[in-house]
Amino acid sequence: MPATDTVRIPLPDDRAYDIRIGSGLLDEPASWQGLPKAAAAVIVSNETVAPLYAERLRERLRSVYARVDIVVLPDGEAHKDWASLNRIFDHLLGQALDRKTVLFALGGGVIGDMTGFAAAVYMRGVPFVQVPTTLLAQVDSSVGGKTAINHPLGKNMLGAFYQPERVIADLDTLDSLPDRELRAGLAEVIKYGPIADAGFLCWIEDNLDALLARDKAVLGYAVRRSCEIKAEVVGQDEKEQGLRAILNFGHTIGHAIESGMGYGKWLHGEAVACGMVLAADLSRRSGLVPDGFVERLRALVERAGLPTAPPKLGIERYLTLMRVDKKAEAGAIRFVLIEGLGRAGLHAVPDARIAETLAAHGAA
Ligand SMILES: NC(=O)c1ccc[n+]([C@@H]2O[C@H](COP(=O)([O-])OP(=O)(O)OC[C@H]3O[C@@H](n4cnc5c(N)ncnc54)[C@H](O)[C@@H]3O)[C@@H](O)[C@H]2O)c1
Ligand SMILES: O=C(O)C(=O)C[C@@H](O)[C@H](O)[C@H](O)COP(=O)(O)O
Ligand SMILES: [Zn+2]
Repeated sequence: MPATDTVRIPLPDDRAYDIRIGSGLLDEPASWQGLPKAAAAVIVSNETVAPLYAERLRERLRSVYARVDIVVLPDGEAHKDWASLNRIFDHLLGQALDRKTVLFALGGGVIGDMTGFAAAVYMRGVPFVQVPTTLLAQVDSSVGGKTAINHPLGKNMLGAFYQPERVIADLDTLDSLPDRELRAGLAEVIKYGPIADAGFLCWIEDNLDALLARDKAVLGYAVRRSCEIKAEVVGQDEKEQGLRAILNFGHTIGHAIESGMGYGKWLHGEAVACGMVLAADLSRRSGLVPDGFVERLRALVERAGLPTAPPKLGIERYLTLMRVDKKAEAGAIRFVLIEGLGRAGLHAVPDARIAETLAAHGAA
């Protein structure tokens, strides 16, 4: 049996679950044992990932479920919407699948977020399992129970907190991931350093070349450590009443870039990477970190092949887009700022300071 790491998400009310991380997990029978019993399972995937992995997963699930269907959605962030969500419901209802049906999200964060949302609301809740196949989904989106679709005016605006039964992160699925997507995933890996673990930031700096070269052992450690940090945060604050907001570092501007440019133009990880550089600069302008930190993060993001300069949407447009950010309160835009290496918190930032940072980085 291949070596498998397990990270547990500690949650009350019997909702704790495991993230299993390793090579060969798709074909490992133990990955699929001990899940909720049901007459049917439905694999939700997209037109890129389904041809690569859906039949293999179906074969494995057939030893557990009498019936295993596959629903194939269009690929891309632009399809993280009601129309795609409805295709899942159309299948479930069209086939009269009951409230015990288990959904399997096979794909990246888009498929994971939509399948999770479908599971949260179909017949008021059916179980689901995350089978993340991008680096970004393995280190972040498959874990923690945030599910959503986008609205043209704002990212992830319609959704629910709903936890999966299990996460199976097969590192071998990353073999087929395009380089641009691998780099986008590294943005969320990098995020965990400044917000929670200065030692991990040093480790990423030291191992970035190996990560980019897809060294399996190094990727495996990055996935495990990222999931450990996320587990620790989500275990303390599942529904983002406070601490969990730190996982949103880089996302205030990042989400504005995604919706402002049109979903899919910038990848989520690319937008977050650029958003982290600007949020680091805001931290410096707020007197929380020295100049050196901003340059250190910028250099790492650049080495990862990720963007450090925002698109020129105009300052007013950025401010308008950020006013609907989920962290905004009473009209005040709030940012996750770095308060020292490995420490972050939520801060209301005056519009004028945000405008200064955006202008300094060429966003006007
Ligand atoms: N719920 C959360 O906590 C959370 C966290 C981070 C991001 N997200 C969301 O996740 C989404 C981004 O996820 P993503 O970066 O995985 O994007 P994605 O789901 O669009 O996947 C990226 C691309 O890679 C393809 N792909 C996936 N796996 C592949 C594989 N193994 N081989 C070849 N191609 C493959 C996909 O078809 C897609 O074209 C965004 O919508 C973001 O908002 C959610
Ligand atoms: O899990 C979280 O909490 C995060 O914020 C993780 C983010 O990487 C992720 O992009 C999340 O979907 C953003 O959440 P949102 O509440 O800002 O939509
Ligand atoms: Zn994110």
